[in-house]
Amino acid sequence: MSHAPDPSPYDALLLLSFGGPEGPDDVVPFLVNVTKGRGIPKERLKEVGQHYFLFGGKSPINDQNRALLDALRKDFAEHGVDLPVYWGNRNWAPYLTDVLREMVTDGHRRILVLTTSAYTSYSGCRQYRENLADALAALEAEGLELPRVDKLRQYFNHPGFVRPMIDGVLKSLSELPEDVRDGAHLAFTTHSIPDASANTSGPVEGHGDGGAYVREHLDVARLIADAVREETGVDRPWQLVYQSRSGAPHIPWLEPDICDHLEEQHGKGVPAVVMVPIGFVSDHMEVLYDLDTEATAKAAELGLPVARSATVGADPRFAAAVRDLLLERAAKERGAAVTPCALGALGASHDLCPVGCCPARAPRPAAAGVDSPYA
Ligand SMILES: CC1=C(CCC(=O)O)c2cc3nc(cc4[nH]c(cc5[nH]c(cc1n2)c(C)c5CCC(=O)O)c(CCC(=O)O)c4C)C(CCC(=O)O)=C3C
Ligand SMILES: [Fe+2]
Repeated sequence: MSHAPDPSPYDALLLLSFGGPEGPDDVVPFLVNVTKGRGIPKERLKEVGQHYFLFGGKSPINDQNRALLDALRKDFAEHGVDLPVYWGNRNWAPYLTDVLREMVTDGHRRILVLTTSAYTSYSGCRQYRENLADALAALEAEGLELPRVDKLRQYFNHPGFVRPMIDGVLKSLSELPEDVRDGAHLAFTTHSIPDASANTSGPVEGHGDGGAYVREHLDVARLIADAVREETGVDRPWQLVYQSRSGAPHIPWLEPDICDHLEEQHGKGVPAVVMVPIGFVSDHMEVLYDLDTEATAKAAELGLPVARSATVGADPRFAAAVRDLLLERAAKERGAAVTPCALGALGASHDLCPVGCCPARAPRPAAAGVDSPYA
């Protein structure tokens, strides 16, 4: 008798990510792709281009996705999950439309999508769904028979996402000078987004006050802070702060910025800070530049000891979490009873985004939601 886990009805998994430049010639066209119609000031684009050039014009994100792809394939093989895994990006090669075309011509009809974005927001969820709808429309125009595309739920509170970050904070604390270790504060960081996007993130009934985006981050931050307190026996103050703000200065975005926060903490006599980038799945450019370069330089200038803890990246526990999430969804699609796995106070996120969830400024078709034009 076989007990192989059953991924049916799905016949393939697509790892869908942001994408990033692979060399100096890619930087400007990549930024053009990312900011198409997004109203980002020219000055900000020049500045962000410099962040990439500082690292040879190469973002680490593509290699991190290749490592995650390997980790997923290894985990699936070891656990008897027979499901091919593909990889595509929204903003750089391998482009989503090309990979989806390849999946269709390979014969895949029921595709499940994992995004490298754990939380609920327009940028972190609906924008991926809009790009999926665009890719499906392009394939339809080519006369291809469209597959059915579903998206895995947001996984911010899955233990396979949270636990590696708890270990990361413990490791960072151990790297701080011993005399400041117990007094260190924890600064949980995530991408700043416009207040208006935060307030309308998630299902309509939870809009206002930072919406699902802020609530989810606060829940993860609290889970990690509680676990670190239990593990170390030291109750460290913590706060959720933001990084990587773009957009026009007169439009309000979530605050405080990590650099302002470090200055304020230093002013209050806090002896050290651990920066915990809970908003990101891997150590991509936002982490390498905004935290490891800019915020770390700010701390050095202040004379404030800081450490930056690891993101999940290709941690085998994260790969196992993806397996758990996909088997959970597959079972639901087959009509089987499943208990979704989630830590914290919020419960598992929805499988299908309801109408009005993380609305776009200008409404556009989005795949894998209740009101999607494609099943
Ligand atoms: C919530 C969020 C995530 C986390 C969820 C997820 O991971 O998806 C994320 C990830 C990422 N953001 C990335 C890069 C960029 N994001 C930009 C611009 C923006 N991001 C926003 C939000 C988010 N971004 C927003 C509201 C804007 C303003 C423009 C707009 O409203 O759309 C810009 C334009 C220049 C600038 O203004 O910074 C760039 C270059 C990379 C690649 C890094 C690499 O190359 O290693 C990654 C993983
Ligand atoms: Fe971004």
